[in-house]
Amino acid sequence: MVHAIVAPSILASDFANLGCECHNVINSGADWLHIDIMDGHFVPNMSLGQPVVESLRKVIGKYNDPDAKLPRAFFDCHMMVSEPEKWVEDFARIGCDQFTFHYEATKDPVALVELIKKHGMKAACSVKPGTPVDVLYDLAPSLDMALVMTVEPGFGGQKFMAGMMSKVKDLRTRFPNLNIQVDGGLGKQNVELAAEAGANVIVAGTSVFRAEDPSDVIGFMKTAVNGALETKGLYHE
Ligand SMILES: O=C(CO)[C@H](O)[C@H](O)COP(=O)(O)O
Ligand SMILES: [Fe+2]
Repeated sequence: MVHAIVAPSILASDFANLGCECHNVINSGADWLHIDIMDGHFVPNMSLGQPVVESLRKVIGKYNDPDAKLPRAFFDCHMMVSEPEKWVEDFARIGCDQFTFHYEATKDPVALVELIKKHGMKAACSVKPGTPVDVLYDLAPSLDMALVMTVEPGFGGQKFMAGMMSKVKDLRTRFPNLNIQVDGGLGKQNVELAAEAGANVIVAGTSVFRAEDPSDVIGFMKTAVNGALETKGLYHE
């Protein structure tokens, strides 16, 4: 059983004011922070690395720490990197809660999931638009989340690929209790499509960080997702 989770992608934030920007979206209802890590090799762009995530963790409490005096959030790290195995230990140490690797970036996804879990993080696997979703069937029972990319990874602000919704539908039918994330080009105008297909974790960069009222966008997305889950009999807080 699953519920709506909105994960603003900090790629669309003002990096000069990153801590304040993150506090603002958390106070506006964001559950997770989606942190895009790009190495300039797996994708043709670079974003940020461990020092930034580590600094952010110092001003954002752990999602499961009831004593945290700071705004709290789950750190959802989307690793758009070659050789993701190399970064598991570092990201666990600096306070990443979930490590999402790309299926296309590793030779041994089963061993990688084990390694991520051994380091105390949740494990997720992502597929690029050109990768068929059936590569995830065997892995899914050991995953905490599957990510269906709705843009080519590498840049924020791209157009949502509605054609990816068949992958989401397929996964939701096979794995009713799995967190299924969609990432790229999502906003109020298309979140219902993703929700109807069965996505419950919505990444939203531009549409949240550049909104006049982020709480309105986040609230709209949660209502759309929870409504669709209720219709399917899958909603659970
Ligand atoms: O992984 C990503 C790009 O590779 C980003 O998470 C994604 O693009 C989100 O940004 P936006 O909502 O602006 O499209
Ligand atoms: Fe992402």
